[in-house]
Amino acid sequence: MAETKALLLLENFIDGKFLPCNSYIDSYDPSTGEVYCRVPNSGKDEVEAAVVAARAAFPAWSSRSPQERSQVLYQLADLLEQSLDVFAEAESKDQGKTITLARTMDIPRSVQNFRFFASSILHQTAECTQMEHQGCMHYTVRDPVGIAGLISPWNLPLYLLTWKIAPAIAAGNTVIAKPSELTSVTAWMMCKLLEKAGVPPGVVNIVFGTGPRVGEALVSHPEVPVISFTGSQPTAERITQLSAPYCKKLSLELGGKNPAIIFEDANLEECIPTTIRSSFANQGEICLCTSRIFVQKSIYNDFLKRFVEAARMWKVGIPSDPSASMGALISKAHLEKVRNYVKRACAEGAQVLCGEGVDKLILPPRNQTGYFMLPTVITDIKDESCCMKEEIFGPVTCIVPFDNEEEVIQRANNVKYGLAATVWSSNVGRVHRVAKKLQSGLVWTNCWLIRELNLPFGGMKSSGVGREGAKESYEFFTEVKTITIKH
Ligand SMILES: NC(=O)C1=CN([C@@H]2O[C@H](COP(=O)(O)OP(=O)(O)OC[C@H]3O[C@@H](n4cnc5c(N)ncnc54)[C@H](O)[C@@H]3O)[C@@H](O)[C@H]2O)C=CC1
Ligand SMILES: N/C(=C\C=C\C(=O)O)C(=O)O
Repeated sequence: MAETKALLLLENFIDGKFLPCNSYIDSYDPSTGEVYCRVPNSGKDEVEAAVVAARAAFPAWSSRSPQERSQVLYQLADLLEQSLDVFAEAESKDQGKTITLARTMDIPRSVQNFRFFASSILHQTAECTQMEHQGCMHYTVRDPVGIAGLISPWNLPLYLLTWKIAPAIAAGNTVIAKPSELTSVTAWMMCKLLEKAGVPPGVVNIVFGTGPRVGEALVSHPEVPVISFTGSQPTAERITQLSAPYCKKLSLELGGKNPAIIFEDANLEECIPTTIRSSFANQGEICLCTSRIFVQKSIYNDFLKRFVEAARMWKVGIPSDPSASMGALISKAHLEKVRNYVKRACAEGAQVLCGEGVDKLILPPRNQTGYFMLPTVITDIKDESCCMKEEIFGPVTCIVPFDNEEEVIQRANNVKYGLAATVWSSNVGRVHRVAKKLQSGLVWTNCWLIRELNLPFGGMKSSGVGREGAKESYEFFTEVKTITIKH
């Protein structure tokens, strides 16, 4: 007889209590394609209950001192860190990424998010100016906005959710969070730590479900004046429309079509492994991942050969395999979408040098129904191709040659997105010049994804509106008032 395993059943977390829901959505293990969990399919009623709880909790929480709130965040960070391995395994099973990546990146960064904002809230200062000739002084005060709506995606589930929860509650807001319906498990696990950390009921509410049901109810709720969203550009457009009648504060962190620009004087020993990582880390499912590599003509052939060799070494394996660099993509639909981009590139006459359709993917029998794909390198592709213009969000990168600095800047900027870029050169003057001219919220030179959480994070053009960081998130989650004293 076939063995049937009980499914993991998640519940909403509202007013400090776990509450069942009337209906549920199946959630899949991307490494097998099997349903293993059921996520509440919440809607307006659950959002309303969360608003009632968040409203009731706001006066007491916002009146606490920054020091008191900071202590709670530190406590939460410690509790999360104590359960790092359990969270890493859960994140990997839910998302498809390797356990190694979840253990070394996602969960440590989630811990760091709480610690970082626990500290930074203690160091925010107000402004003050004087007008002696008018006998006046002016100063600013900041207050939490109220109930914050936080909507996060599936690629870095706990990492990006905590990057929003931590600054929002540190500043004294109460929150209603909606994680992606595809990856809800670690958010639900975190709820179990809140009481012990000292987070009062109603301060953090998590309502699980889909974008059209929960997301839209949250965005169009008149008592939720501030929305922080990370995800796709079409969803950001919808959020902007729905929140427009209420003039809500919006922070939108969206996709990218990130270039890597590699000059002939680049140190390829460092550039190649880092650009492999920037192209394929987390299955290429990070908004900061490189997907267009511009290489100066004189080193193009050498670079291509070495890059393809390195891509073939980037092992795809089951998420628990410690030697695997890459696990499974998030869903069957997403895998199809990414594969289709490769097909479209081939139809346009581009060449696939390795990966999809070229190399064989070897997986254990149980994982052959999982959503795996090999790192894929495309070349001989035009700048106008959809693979060079649209966000693929998978393990696919395109490599093209360029002649000179001016040309490559123009081509790198020739997309609707402007999130992240990398520049590789040992000429410091060139690095500065190119970085300055790129239309990109973030430029990493001779490195990738070294994060300084204090400084602004976010994109320009269709990559977003607003920035996140110590000062930026504090300003976003507070309202400022200017007071003038005549003396
Ligand atoms: N950080 C990023 O840049 C991300 C980019 N993407 C891009 O978006 C593509 C599609 O992925 P999706 O999962 O569909 O992204 P999405 O933007 O639809 O999902 C992100 C979050 O928004 C919620 N959401 C969806 N529709 C909503 C609505 N109408 N109102 C309020 N909330 C809503 C989702 O439930 C999820 O929590 C990916 O292939 C990728 O290109 C996806 C995730 C993250
Ligand atoms: N927003 C995303 C990544 C952020 C990374 C970071 O803050 O370090 C994304 O992939 O959507």
